[in-house]
Amino acid sequence: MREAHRLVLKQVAIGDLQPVDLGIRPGEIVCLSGQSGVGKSRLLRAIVDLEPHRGEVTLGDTASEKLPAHQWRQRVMLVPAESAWWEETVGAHFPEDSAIPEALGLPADCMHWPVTRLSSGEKQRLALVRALARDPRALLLDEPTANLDEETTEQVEHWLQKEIQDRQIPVLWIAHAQGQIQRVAQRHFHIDDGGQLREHPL
Ligand SMILES: Nc1ncnc2c1ncn2[C@@H]1O[C@H](COP(=O)(O)OP(=O)(O)OP(=O)(O)O)[C@@H](O)[C@H]1O
Repeated sequence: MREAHRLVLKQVAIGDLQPVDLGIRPGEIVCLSGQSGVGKSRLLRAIVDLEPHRGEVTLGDTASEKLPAHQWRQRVMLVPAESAWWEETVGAHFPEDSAIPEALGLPADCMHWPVTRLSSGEKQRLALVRALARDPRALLLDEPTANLDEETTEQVEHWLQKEIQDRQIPVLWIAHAQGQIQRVAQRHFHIDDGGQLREHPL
């Protein structure tokens, strides 16, 4: 198996957030919560160098500034709350002739569907499946089940947990629902109104 690495944030600061120190182990899911607008999404964007920030992010021995941005984002992959689609059809997001990923939960002919046909929940699943198909070494998930019903949410959680375990990738997962945090997280951090990250017991 490929060597797995810790994702480490050292004094990462952006906007009104107090500098964040956090290490996430291979295969570990750390959930992040906090009021709307407190800076959760910006922190994820800073980790993948989409926004200027202070501090340092490393994956194993590799610091983000040592790699060209596109290579860093290939290794440390952000799945934003709303994804951009650079291909017209569902199938065009995957290598040619690849099987329909089961986790999509869509019928056999979905590979020919235009992405615009998908519901918001289906698009969200496609974004997750597409990200995993690109073999990330760490994952940043911004409310990955926000558009899904309860039953589908739990299916997607199970699938993600298994993939994360099998691949031994560190994951930072923005979640609001306490139930989801209890189900998926090994640790939970909350950003308080003062922009301070604090660990909450599970
Ligand atoms: N490039 C930017 N420059 C300055 N402020 C920004 C920038 N991008 C976002 N903001 C502001 O930073 C704050 C935090 O935004 P962010 O999207 O990180 O919130 P969030 O905690 O993820 O909220 P939500 O739970 O609603 O998604 C918001 O007030 C937002 O308007």
